[in-house]
Amino acid sequence: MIEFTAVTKQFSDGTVAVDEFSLVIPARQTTVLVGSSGSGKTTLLRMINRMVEKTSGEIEIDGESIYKLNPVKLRRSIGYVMQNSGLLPHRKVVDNVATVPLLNGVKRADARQAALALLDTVGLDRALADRYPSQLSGGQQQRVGVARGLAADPNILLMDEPFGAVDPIVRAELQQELVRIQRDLGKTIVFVTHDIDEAFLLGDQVVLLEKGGRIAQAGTPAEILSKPANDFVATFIGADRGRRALKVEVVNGRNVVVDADGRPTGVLQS
Ligand SMILES: Nc1ncnc2c1ncn2[C@@H]1O[C@H](COP(=O)(O)OP(=O)(O)OP(=O)(O)O)[C@@H](O)[C@H]1O
Repeated sequence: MIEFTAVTKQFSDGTVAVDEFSLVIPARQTTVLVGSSGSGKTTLLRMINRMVEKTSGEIEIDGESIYKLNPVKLRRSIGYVMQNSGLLPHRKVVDNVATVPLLNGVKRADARQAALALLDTVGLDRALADRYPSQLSGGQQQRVGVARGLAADPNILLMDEPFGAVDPIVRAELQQELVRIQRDLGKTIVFVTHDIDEAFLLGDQVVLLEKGGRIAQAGTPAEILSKPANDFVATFIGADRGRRALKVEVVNGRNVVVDADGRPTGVLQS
């Protein structure tokens, strides 16, 4: 479990990116931080592994303040996946995946074997292990990024818009892979996106943020869909649009579900 209590981050130029933010992030679930650009998502994520230092407040992991831990050790114990994979261009795929285990003192041959197994986990052919990142597609690079994030077998995986830069079809594939990986591994995942559909697909807990990391609403997708807390949330999730506002029409004695524009999307099963 990760717990933020009244956390504020003010950058040196005076920008208050996060203002008195409090949240419990349960273990072994996926929590998605979603909000528009500049709402403080990345800042919040990076405070968990101390890539960004707080100005005030407290962050605890399993009841222990992260400020009592060695920052380098903390960072290496938490997986981190970013939008443009962040792979080292001059290192082969397998070496990119093995980077943190090697830093943690794992023997080279063991780290390589573990890295190859992780390529299986993320759905990549082992034949790609000796390629360089530039010889992979964007989607493959992101899979390597996920494998690298998992390499130290962290309890916590931080993911910052990891699928933001790939095309919609590959993105949908990567999302499904993440759902499967999470089902198998049960990590505590904190996932940042500005895409509400992605948030509802992946999140056990979805946290909608306004400027300054202000929580507009936090809950399960069903809770948020069924009861948007305010107009901001309703607009953000598109509560009255498309397939968020379904209606039933009886056709041939069956309940046909139509979207807000009257387009049929399916049939209710009894
Ligand atoms: N190093 C910095 N110095 C000053 N201001 C910063 C710094 N990093 C971020 N900010 C500001 O803090 C606010 C929150 O930024 P942050 O990157 O956390 O938002 P975000 O929700 O992740 O946005 P995006 O979706 O565009 O990545 C923004 O106003 C941003 O300009």
